[in-house]
Amino acid sequence: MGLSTWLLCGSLGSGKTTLLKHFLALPEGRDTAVVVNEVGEVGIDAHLLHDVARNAPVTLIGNGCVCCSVRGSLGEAVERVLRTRHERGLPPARRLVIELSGLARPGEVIRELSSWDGIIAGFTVVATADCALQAASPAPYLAEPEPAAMAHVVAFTKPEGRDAAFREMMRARIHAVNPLARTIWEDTLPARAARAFSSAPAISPSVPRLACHDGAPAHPAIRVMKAEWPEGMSWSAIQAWLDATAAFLGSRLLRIKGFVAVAECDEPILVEAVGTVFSTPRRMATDRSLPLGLVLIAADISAHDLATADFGTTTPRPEITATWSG
Ligand SMILES: Nc1nc2c(ncn2[C@@H]2O[C@H](COP(=O)(O)OP(=O)(O)OP(=O)(O)O)[C@@H](O)[C@H]2O)c(=O)[nH]1
Repeated sequence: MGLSTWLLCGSLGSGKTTLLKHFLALPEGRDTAVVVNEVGEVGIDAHLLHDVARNAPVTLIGNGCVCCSVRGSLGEAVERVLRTRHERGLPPARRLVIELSGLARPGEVIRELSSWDGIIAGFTVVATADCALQAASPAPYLAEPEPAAMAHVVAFTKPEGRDAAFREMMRARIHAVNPLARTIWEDTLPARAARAFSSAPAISPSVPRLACHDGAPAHPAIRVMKAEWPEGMSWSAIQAWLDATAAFLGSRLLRIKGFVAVAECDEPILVEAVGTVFSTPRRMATDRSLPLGLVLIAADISAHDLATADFGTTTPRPEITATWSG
């Protein structure tokens, strides 16, 4: 069985290391291999984690962000941490957590490790969302939104002293940049950590709350859109559009998830991407009642500009609509 892998991201100082430290201290945190990517070479976070990881190794990739200046070293670091566990006589790791520097892009990490298919069972992106940072921000939308916009799971950190109204405001702000994310609000760090790294969310036909406006204004930079094709479109046409869109948007593409009905088979196909890195498309059980259409989250482009962008190809396009007003 492969290693379930969590990519832990979040803005600088948002509480990533603290969350992971509390997870490693839990019984269920045992059997976790940890790789930390820090921008500096000092390795402060790695040292903090060593303290709680008991005899388990924590590997540091320093001196840069894992997806640019230290490209190539991630695979080595994962190998090293697994090997060291073995050499120390520890049981094989059941999960891997990679704490990313504030600069790293989870999609690039998934790309880097994609050749490890068979060793790594699947990725879950967990983002920390700092309540203190939000409380201090005068803007009515999520500050530093990109980690949350790419995440499967968002854990609220530093929630002390915040009331239920603040919690709902935070949830609404997260959903305004990522209606796909599962949010975790727990008052204590152990409970928050346990939920953040609990079993990966199964790929489920959950219906994202599209076109619903639950209290937060649209984010000025992050757009949540829906792409829908007419019945009978071929998978190759849809795939060509996805490839062209990923190439066109580059790092502005944050997340895609949804179901498409295709001419070639009866079952809807699940399409999912973090950044520009797509998971293998999956046929869902024969259930035509799944909500069709892709949720596409991107930075710095409107639905209209994406719908009319010149990709330089004749690929058929879906209808693209903004799902949040503003
Ligand atoms: N009150 C409170 N403080 C927290 C919480 N989580 C983290 N902190 C504090 O926030 C500061 C930053 O936490 P870290 O865990 O180092 O944050 P980080 O995201 O790993 O930081 P970088 O790696 O520098 O980006 C530390 O002083 C923590 O003690 C929390 O839930 N509540």
